[in-house]
Amino acid sequence: MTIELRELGESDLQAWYRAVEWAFGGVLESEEERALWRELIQPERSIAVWDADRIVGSASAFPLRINLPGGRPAPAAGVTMVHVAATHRRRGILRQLMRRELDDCRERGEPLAVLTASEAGIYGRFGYGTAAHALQADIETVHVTVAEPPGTDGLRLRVEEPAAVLDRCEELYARLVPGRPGMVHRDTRWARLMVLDPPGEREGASALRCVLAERDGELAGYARFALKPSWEETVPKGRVLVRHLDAADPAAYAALLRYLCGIDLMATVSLRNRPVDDPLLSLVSDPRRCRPRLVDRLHLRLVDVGAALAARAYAAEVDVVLEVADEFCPWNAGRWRLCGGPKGAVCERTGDAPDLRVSVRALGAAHLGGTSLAALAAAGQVSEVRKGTLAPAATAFGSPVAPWLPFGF
Ligand SMILES: CC(=O)SCCNC(=O)CCNC(=O)[C@H](O)C(C)(C)COP(=O)(O)OP(=O)(O)OC[C@H]1O[C@@H](n2cnc3c(N)ncnc32)[C@H](O)[C@@H]1OP(=O)(O)O
Repeated sequence: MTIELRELGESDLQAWYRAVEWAFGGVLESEEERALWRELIQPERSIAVWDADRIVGSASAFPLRINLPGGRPAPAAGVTMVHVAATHRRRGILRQLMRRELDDCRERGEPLAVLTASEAGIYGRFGYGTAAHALQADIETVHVTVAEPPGTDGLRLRVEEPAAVLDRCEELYARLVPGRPGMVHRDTRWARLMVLDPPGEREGASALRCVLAERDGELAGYARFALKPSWEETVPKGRVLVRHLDAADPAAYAALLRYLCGIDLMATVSLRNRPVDDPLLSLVSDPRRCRPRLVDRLHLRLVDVGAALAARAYAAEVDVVLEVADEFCPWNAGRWRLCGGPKGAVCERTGDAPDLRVSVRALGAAHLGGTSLAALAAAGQVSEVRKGTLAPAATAFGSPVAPWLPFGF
């Protein structure tokens, strides 16, 4: 078998769509959806794997800007559309694609690469760590009540077509981005994809709706959701499927959640992607009846350790020498001195003795402040060489607000 990796050409796009659809088992239904993906995909950042005249694999990257601890945005490659045809699997093609992509990110000066994974076990070997988890919950609304924080009185709720109020919702989203690590700046094309709502993907649920929470005409929050009615004999057991929810203040969040939990004929409110510090579990009367659970969400790789560690701020002053292990991107391996604090940081090569030994994967997991270096040490992925250096470093790497990726790419 002779395979060749080449940049995607304009004339290859249709064949590439078909190959990706086949690999993921889905279909891009509408012309509008295809057109949006066409606008977003950058052929020069897409690699196709060819076996003679057939595409048998691919990987692409979007140029994203991700929010880091301290409210700082950084460029990041959003790795996507990774696939290898079933006829060509387990022969090292994914490894070749990852090699090309990470070399390309480095050449472009992107300090970070991020992705959401179809399967959690794939990307650790390439140096990605789980930087943000997502909270999932199914609220049994018959048993659970939602507390009402001060300020809910002045809010007005109304339901609209998601597309009709998209711009207002996006303005609110943009205001929230600097407040939480992991949130990605998005343009209207991403937002339009989020409300396309193709009928073939509804799985028996209603069309998407959007409820707005307004105060004096100003948007304070919104939730997009669908209803999936069902009955158990004569008892209504419907489900509210919450797709997106953003709120600018506690009262707006609580008002939206109360609304969703109070919809007639619905017995469960299902949330599939919330931050792990979502107010949900503090607002409900019975968290156990919300069935909370965690899943991996955002996987992050430091492409350039020095630039990446210098790009974020730290919760406390830190001066630490890290000895980094990185087999897949050996340019990162070795000792780095990180000096930083809440205002910013410098990270440079050093010959000084190390304080901590870390894998690049562990650094990826800790980079947005969502996974503690101390927890990673407990899993054997960080080791303290100089006694007393782990706890202060873990404090500095932490974030008061949990990282979260609100939408997929
Ligand atoms: C960011 C995204 O786009 S996520 C989407 C990923 N794509 C998919 O899930 C689509 C369906 N699956 C596929 O296309 C393929 O099976 C892929 C891309 C996951 C793997 O491609 P392959 O060419 O078979 O992988 P390759 O042979 O290079 O394997 C590299 C390593 O990954 C491991 N690996 C491959 N697939 C998986 C998997 N699904 N889970 C865990 N490990 C895996 C291999 O065992 C190998 O490990 P090693 O380095 O220890 O030997």
